[in-house]
Order: sequence, then structure tokens, then C-alpha cells
Amino acid sequence: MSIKFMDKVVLREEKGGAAEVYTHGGHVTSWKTSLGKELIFLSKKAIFEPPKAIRGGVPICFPQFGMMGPMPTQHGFARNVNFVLKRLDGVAPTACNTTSMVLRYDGKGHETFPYPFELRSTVTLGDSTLTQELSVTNTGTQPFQFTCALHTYFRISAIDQVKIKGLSKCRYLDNLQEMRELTDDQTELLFQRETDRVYLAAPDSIEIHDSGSGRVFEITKTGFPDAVVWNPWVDKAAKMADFGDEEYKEMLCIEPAVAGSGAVSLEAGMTWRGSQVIRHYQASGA
Ligand SMILES: O=P(O)(O)OC[C@H]1O[C@@H](O)[C@H](O)[C@@H](O)[C@@H]1O
Repeated sequence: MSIKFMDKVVLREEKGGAAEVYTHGGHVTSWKTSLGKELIFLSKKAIFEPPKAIRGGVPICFPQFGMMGPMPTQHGFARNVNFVLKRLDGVAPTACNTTSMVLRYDGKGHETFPYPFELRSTVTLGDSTLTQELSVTNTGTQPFQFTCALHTYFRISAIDQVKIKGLSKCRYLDNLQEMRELTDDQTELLFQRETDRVYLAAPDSIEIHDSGSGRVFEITKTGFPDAVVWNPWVDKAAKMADFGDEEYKEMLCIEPAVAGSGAVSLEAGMTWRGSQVIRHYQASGA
């Protein structure tokens, strides 16, 4: 792992849980239980050198998810730039379970996205929960459209030990078949190969059940209509310079997204909001 000096905020909650958020990309890179167990995947080969995006954690994809928008670069540019720490009204300096970071863009620097905006991400650590709230304000005079995602890399015991509940019968776009629209006919989603899907109008509650650790992640999203499910598997892992060849076995991305269901149109002066709450618990009998 290559690390240059970068600012990060360490969040702690009363029971001993902790999380880390870098100002670079407003990027959550770690979330640990009160017993010190890491819940978020961060690649051992992650490169901490702006403008490179950090591999793992929770990259904020904005103002574009994937190639769904006018920009030539995948996932927009918020994950490549520094956010500014925002003072939270009414929060005492000693209350360190929450942080708010802001990216202000003046419409200059990206020819294909000439629209000023303010993007704010607030991360709050609770007892067994991590909440991330995004807000986007159009600070310009023209309406604009955006897609986005909270590209969350979960740490799992082993990819052949996890299943996803909540996506059965949903329609999805398969990124491995030129975005062909299909329906998920499995009752639970298991992983035996590369998976790269945009679930359309996905339920707001999705669960990862990890039988290796006995852990359940319950993801509750609001504002994001879609959910992306991604695991690069063997060949793609081998092609990524900042990702270990075997690391696909330890991670799984579930990403609340504004993607295949259509972009958000934001009028001048208006604000859009989206959030996810991730709760973890041990399954009974585990
Ligand atoms: O390598 P990147 O730009 O971080 O993207 C990682 C993955 O992100 C996922 O959200 C996409 O669905 C995948 O297609 C993509 O490969």
C-alpha cells in the first residue's frame, strides 16, 4: 500500500466501534466493530495518492455512475478530489461519531460537466450502524442531470460463503452482456463468477448473509432507486493494478445508485438527497 500524507477523520462511538473517512473523495476507508473486526474491504494494493481513487472503502461516484452520463471517465470525478471538512452545527467538538465533508465545484475543469454544484457527504457511526447521507445542490443557473453511487466494498469471509437477499425477481442490466436487461430468477444471489449488475428500482432493503462469519449486513437505502452488485472475480482482479489477484474472494460491492433507472434532473437552486444505513449483526445460531 502506498500512502502519501492525506487528511482523515477518525470516528468513534460509545461502545468502541470506529470508522475512518478521508477528505480525499470524502472516502470511508474503514469501519470496525467494538471488538476491532473490520467490516469494510480496503485493498492491500490501494494507492493513496491523489488524484487516484482509493481502491476499496466507499468511493462516492459523482456526478456520474460508470459511463452513464456525458463524462469520458468512469464514475465521475468526486472520488479523485479533496473534500473540505464542514463544521456541524450543534455538534460539540468532543462528539466524534460524525463528520460532514463538502465538495464545491464551480463548473470549471471538466468540459463535459460544466455545472456548478455542492456535494455534501455526512457519515455517522452508531452502535452497529454506519450511516452515509449525500446531498447535491445545484449552485448554478442551469438545470443539470447526474447519476451517482455509494460504491460500498463490504469485507466478507469468503465469496463462496455469501448470499444476497432482497433482489429476487428484480430486473437488472448486465454489464457483462452489454447492459442487456434480465430478471433475477434466483431466490438468493450467490457468487460463482464475475458479477456486474445494475438492479433497477431495487428494494430499499438488501441483505448480505455471510455464513463464514455468521454476520449479516442489512443495507437500507433512500433516494437511490437502483443497486449495483459487483465482484470482479479472477480475470478482472488480475487486470487491476491496485487490487490483489486473490482479493476478489474477500470483498463484495453493493452500491446504492442512481443509474439504470435514469439520471436525476436538478433545477438551479434545488437539492437532491440520498442515504444508506448499514447495520451489522450476528445471525441467530451463528
Ligand atoms: O475500477 P473502477 O472504476 O473503480 O470500477 C470498478 C467497478 O465499479 C462498479 O460499480 C462497476 O459496475 C464495474 O463495471 C466497475 O468495474
